[in-house]
Amino acid sequence: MLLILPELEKHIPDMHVLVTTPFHPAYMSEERIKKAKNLKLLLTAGVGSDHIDLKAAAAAGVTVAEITASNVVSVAEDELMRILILLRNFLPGYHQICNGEWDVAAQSYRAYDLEGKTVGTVGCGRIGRELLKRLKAFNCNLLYYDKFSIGEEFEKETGAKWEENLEEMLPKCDVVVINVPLTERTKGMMNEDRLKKMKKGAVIVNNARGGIMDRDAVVKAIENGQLSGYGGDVWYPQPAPKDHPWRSMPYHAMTPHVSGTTLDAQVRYSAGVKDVLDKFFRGESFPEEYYIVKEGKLASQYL
Ligand SMILES: NC(=O)C1=CN([C@@H]2O[C@H](COP(=O)(O)OP(=O)(O)OC[C@H]3O[C@@H](n4cnc5c(N)ncnc54)[C@H](O)[C@@H]3O)[C@@H](O)[C@H]2O)C=CC1
Repeated sequence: MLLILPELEKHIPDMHVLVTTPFHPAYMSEERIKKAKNLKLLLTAGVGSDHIDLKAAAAAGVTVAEITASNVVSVAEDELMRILILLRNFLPGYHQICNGEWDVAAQSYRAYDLEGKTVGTVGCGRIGRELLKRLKAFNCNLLYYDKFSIGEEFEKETGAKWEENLEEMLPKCDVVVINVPLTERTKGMMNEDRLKKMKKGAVIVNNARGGIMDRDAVVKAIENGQLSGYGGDVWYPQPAPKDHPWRSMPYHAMTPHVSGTTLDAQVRYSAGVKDVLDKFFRGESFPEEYYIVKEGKLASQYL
């Protein structure tokens, strides 16, 4: 992907439409947007447009859209998987088998059931709600922190309770899942102070964006036992350098940025990209929820 960059620089001034995947932070920077005098549309093939300077796009009159909801089920399923991998301490057992070993105690001394645990999602939009629906079957206590309520009906359906104050939710949770976009407000949101407020030995799953976490505070919390696990697929920066400390810290369940890229999701977002491009070239508007910047205004989740 990085090889594309020099070519992109060359073509920026002529470009009318640019389709990107959610990529390296600051990919479509203010500087690039200013150079793109003909640019009309920045389209994200997936969900999450933090790699674009949205204010600069709004100021330049560029429309930003994404294929909203195309991979939210894929991400929610992955989050559920990572919660179980961390709580059950699955990976050490897997490595034992690969290494020809057999030691039940070495895995089970840190293994817990999910049932009865308190799980809180930080952000409860499309992915957060898909996760809550799935967690209901596990008989957990469900909490969510968001700017907006999910509504009485959905609260009743899932049993989830709204926490309007993040500081008050964190100490209650055995598992915290990050499901907010990366914005000016959420950047570095999970800092050392907030990690210290969490229940000792809790786990975090973050498939949202790496920049929401304080990288080194996570490593410290894992090393001193404040967190007993950290899992996810998003990093800062991306691709993660070889010496990124999350690669080598203990008790992690990290992968490259894959959770929203199942073959099913790829079918959905590539069809969405085709549909949006067809509409754009016919001069038609897109489904309202696809707009991240429209006529100079940012979508509510990015405010
Ligand atoms: N790892 C992957 O492959 C993928 C990651 N993602 C990430 O997940 C994020 C969430 O996706 P969706 O659930 O579809 O988005 P969404 O827009 O449906 O939900 C985001 C929620 O976060 C809330 N929120 C935003 N800022 C907040 C703040 N400061 N405090 C409290 N709540 C806040 C919004 O009110 C909204 O309910 C995306 O922005 C993207 O970064 C999305 C898809 C794939």
